[in-house]
Amino acid sequence: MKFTDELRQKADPIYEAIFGHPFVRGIAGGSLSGEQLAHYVRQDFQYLTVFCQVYGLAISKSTRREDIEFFNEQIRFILDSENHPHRNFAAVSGHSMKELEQAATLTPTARNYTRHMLYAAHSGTLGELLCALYPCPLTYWEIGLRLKEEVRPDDSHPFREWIEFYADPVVGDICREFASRIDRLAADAGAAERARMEDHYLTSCRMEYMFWSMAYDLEGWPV
Ligand SMILES: Cc1ncc(CN)c(N)n1
Repeated sequence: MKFTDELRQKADPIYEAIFGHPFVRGIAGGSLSGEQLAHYVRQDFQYLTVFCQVYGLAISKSTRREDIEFFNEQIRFILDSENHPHRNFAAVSGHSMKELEQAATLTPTARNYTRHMLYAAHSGTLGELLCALYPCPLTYWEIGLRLKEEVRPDDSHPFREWIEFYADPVVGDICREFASRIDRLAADAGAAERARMEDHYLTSCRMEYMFWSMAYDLEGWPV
């Protein structure tokens, strides 16, 4: 079995919890409050900024031109395309993107998740770094596919754009590009490095679940 298939299998209970998370159910049912949507976009805008920074670190660890090109394209994808789902949530929330893009204090969970990715990137190999990033596209691709199948959103669905964005085959292609790189790097890695790759991957899956909770519960700092 491929390394990435093993990872997906081990993380299956976390994926199932994500699919049943009240925020994800709220996307399906169109039942999220403006506050929850705005809180998500404020935090996610900053999360994706850090994601671009980590791609920069991935480039600095890459020796193959194809890898440098892929990471470079992914930075452009975040900057040029991934603002569409944010705009969808912002419009439904009644806030402008200008407002939601203002620097805001990272919540405990957003801080924890972004620091986890930065730690994996600074301390680890390219394989470790990619395993910390991979749940980001993969969980959203699977959420997109499931919601598209379940909801079959039409023009009247408030989150049609969000669901169709993440169910698009382009996102599936990105996931396959990640998987082929991770499998190649895992094949060359020793047991200790593979264990760190798995740990980073599972931690990011758990952080994905917690990011949805952060938005749903309007998480902030207690003091
Ligand atoms: C927290 C999080 N995870 C994943 C995605 C999808 N790239 C996102 N926008 N934000």
